[in-house]
Amino acid sequence: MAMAYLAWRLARRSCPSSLQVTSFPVVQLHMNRTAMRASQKDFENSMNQVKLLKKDPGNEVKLKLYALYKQATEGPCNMPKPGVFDLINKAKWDAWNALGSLPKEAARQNYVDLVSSLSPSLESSSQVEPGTDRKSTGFETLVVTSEDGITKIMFNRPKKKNAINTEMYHEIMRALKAASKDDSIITVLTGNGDYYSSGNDLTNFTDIPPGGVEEKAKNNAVLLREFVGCFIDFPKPLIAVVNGPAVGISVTLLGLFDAVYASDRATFHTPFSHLGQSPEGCSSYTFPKIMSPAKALRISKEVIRKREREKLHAVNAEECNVLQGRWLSDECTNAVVNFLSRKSKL
Ligand SMILES: CCCCCCCCCC/C=C\CC(=O)SCCNC(=O)CCNC(=O)[C@H](O)C(C)(C)COP(=O)(O)OP(=O)(O)OC[C@H]1O[C@@H](n2cnc3c(N)ncnc32)[C@H](O)[C@@H]1OP(=O)(O)O
Repeated sequence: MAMAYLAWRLARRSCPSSLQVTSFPVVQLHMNRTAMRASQKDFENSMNQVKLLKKDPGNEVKLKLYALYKQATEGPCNMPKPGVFDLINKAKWDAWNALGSLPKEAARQNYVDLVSSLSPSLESSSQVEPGTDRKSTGFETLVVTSEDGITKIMFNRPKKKNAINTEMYHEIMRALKAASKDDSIITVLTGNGDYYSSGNDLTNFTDIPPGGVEEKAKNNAVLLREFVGCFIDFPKPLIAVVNGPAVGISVTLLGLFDAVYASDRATFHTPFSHLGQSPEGCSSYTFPKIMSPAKALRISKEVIRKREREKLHAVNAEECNVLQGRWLSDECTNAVVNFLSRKSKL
């Protein structure tokens, strides 16, 4: 796996630095070029929608809106921190400062998403207008929107660097199944905040059922296999917009995507040996093999994937079996305990 990663890094290095497609179908993309962001007009519309809200959204949301507005218009907070007794300005400063180095474009998009989540009446009326945004509700860990033939699935646990917890695994599967049947042409995965995703949420390994760690490892392997299976079988072109660092399973899965756009903040890290684990996401097969251009048309994809599907499912099953054993190993247990007790990071 380290070899595949190295090969990919080398392939990247030999390409020109701006917009590029490499053998690991990564397109290097500067954030101001991405089609994924809200336009200035969307942002202004959202500001107007806020004024039309019939219900007070509450202080927490208002602070979030304030912070995103400031970040979108002025960038990261560099104001002096208000005194402890200046409660209101301090709360505003804290909210803005908490956004850290979130890029203006992402703040603008988050502002638009937040306002649209507050405006169900405006949202439902927009469903009939072509070209306007449709947002799926019922997700705790994702923001799912559909606009102009593109369904966007955005990981939405920015405070946890979009680590994928159990709920998010299930929601991603649900969102992919819905996207495979909706009227969109392509599906895009991206992350909210400064990370694309920090990979598997390591607390997934801590909640041990009555059957003990063996049962936990077995259950996880079943879930992982089903989860990766959804990517293998996804019928439409699947695009990743890697907005920031990507770790672990969020990287390994990229081999099953049809194209990967990487912002200039994106990094890719697969810490298998550090965590005492082994490859997943079919990466033991896709990474060494993928060094050919991506073909993203749906019909081509069907022809190409048909030949590969059986093989990919077999690889997925084998990876899950091996991982099930790795999760019971001392190396893996120690690595997780070290992270959770803050002795170690990546
Ligand atoms: C039924 C259950 C289903 C389970 C299915 C199992 C399937 C397994 C799939 C395959 C297994 C593994 C593949 C992988 O993905 S391995 C990769 C795992 N990820 C990591 O090792 C990254 C760990 N995180 C870090 O090293 C650092 O957090 C960071 C990403 C480098 C960021 O560092 P930072 O200093 O900028 O930020 P930090 O303060 O550490 O993080 C902010 C908060 O986010 C929490 N957090 C970040 N990443 C994770 C994570 N992967 N798991 C859990 N929590 C994470 C971090 O703890 C902070 O939280 P808090 O503010 O302290 O509460």
